[in-house]
Amino acid sequence: MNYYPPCQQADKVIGLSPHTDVVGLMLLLQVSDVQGLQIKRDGKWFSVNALNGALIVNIGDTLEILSNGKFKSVEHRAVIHPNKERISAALFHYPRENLVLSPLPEFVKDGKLIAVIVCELWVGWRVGVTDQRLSDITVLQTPLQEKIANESAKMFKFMAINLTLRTLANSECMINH
Ligand SMILES: O=C(O)CCC(=O)C(=O)O
Ligand SMILES: [Fe+2]
Repeated sequence: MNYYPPCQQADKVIGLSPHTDVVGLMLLLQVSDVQGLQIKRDGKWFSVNALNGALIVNIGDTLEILSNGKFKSVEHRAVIHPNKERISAALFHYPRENLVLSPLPEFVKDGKLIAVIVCELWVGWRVGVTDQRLSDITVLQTPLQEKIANESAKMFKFMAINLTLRTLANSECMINH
């Protein structure tokens, strides 16, 4: 759940910084029907005006990798409303831990892969590093995959947190309220 308190200087703060989701799909419900989600396309931000009660379906990095870049992970952010609080419920569809994720063969033409990555490492790395793009991920060679999966399983214990409550507004705003 994401909670965005109102801020009178809403144009000076950001609710949630630009990022992509690491997941396959993300389903988003705006609980109080206050809009705030924006997506980036061709370098410009667009507001998503969802119908009341509608689920917004967002493609994440996992699907971008599986489709070898055909379905793009959508860069998005959340803005703050000047006088209404906003609550959104996000449901994330994570890949299995230890999975070595790579493009599905039917999407691979001329042998070019956009990424091969161990999910556990990648999710751990992405948490808190919200402004990175898939293109920053190193492409690993196939024979190394299993070794890396085994090593990373020893090194990292990724704990799935199903429900996190985050207070996302700018701290200055929170002082004012
Ligand atoms: O609250 C929103 O509109 C966006 C939430 C989001 O992008 C996220 O939780 O990853
Ligand atoms: Fe997101």
